[in-house]
Amino acid sequence: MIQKLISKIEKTHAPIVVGLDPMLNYIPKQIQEKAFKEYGETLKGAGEAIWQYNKEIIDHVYDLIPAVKPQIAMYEQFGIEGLIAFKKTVDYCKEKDLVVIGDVKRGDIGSTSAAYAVGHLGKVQVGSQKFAGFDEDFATVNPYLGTDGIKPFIDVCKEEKKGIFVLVKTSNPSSGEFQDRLIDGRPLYEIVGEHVAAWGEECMGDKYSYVGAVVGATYPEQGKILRKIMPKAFILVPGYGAQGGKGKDLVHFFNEDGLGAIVNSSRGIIAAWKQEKYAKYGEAAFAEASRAAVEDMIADIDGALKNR
Ligand SMILES: O=C(O)c1cc(=O)[nH]c(=O)n1[C@@H]1O[C@H](COP(=O)(O)O)[C@@H](O)[C@H]1O
Repeated sequence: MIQKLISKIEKTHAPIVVGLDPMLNYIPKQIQEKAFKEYGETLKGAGEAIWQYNKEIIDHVYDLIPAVKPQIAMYEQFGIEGLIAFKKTVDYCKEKDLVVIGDVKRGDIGSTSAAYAVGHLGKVQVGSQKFAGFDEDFATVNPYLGTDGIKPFIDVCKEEKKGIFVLVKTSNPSSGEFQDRLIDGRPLYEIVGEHVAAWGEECMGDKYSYVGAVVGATYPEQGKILRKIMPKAFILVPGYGAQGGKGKDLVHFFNEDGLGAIVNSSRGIIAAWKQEKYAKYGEAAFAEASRAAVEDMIADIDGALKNR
């Protein structure tokens, strides 16, 4: 799957991911009203509204981008109905030939991680049959339980030729509270980065590993260091747009080959219609606003990479 991600980035010239993190207050009234008319103001109505909203955005951007990243919490808050919308979204994106990064941030003791890995990336055995549960292409994984929490994901990735992105240095303001703590004089995120590089050696594609990392756009200096520590890991870079990250902050996340990083924006794309910059599109043309925001993001990152 890392090969597919790379070839799609090369084809689109767009090292970006659209984050599908729907909230009801981003969803235009016309979609909500239609869903509520059919299913009432219920969890099912909310799930339907999310699905219709996602579908329209995907239809307007899929040809510009290599990948999407649905964030499962945004769906889980609506219970089973939300998870149905999550699964419909995953399947629809795959139909559109997009790489799907399930942002599930899992990780537990080995036996429990194995179940998460099977549920999101692998196949579960039922009697004589095997079934894929959510069936994303990549999943985000929390490494803070150590190697035995990661290994089951790697095993499934090898079997299924899928991949993971391991949280190394997150984009949020408090990320330094633990991740920057010095251990033998070195920040914890560097140590985690070294482990990502070592885990990645076990499952290499041609040039890049199936084991990638997450490093926030909001920490460009740390990104530069981590790029060197994990030369063969693809870095998923969230924090662009709504969290303040800009194209010029991102250049050091990329390798000289122009690959090695993929930048996510969620609210900045899917809720573009709410920003002043894209207000001219209005609520009804929300998906056109998303397309314009994707084009602007591609141009911003492309410009920054050309000028580095
Ligand atoms: O793993 C992630 O994707 C992630 C890691 C991180 O350090 N920071 C971060 O913002 N994310 C996710 O990236 C998305 C960012 O959303 P926006 O700030 O709206 O672009 C959300 O889905 C976050 O959960």
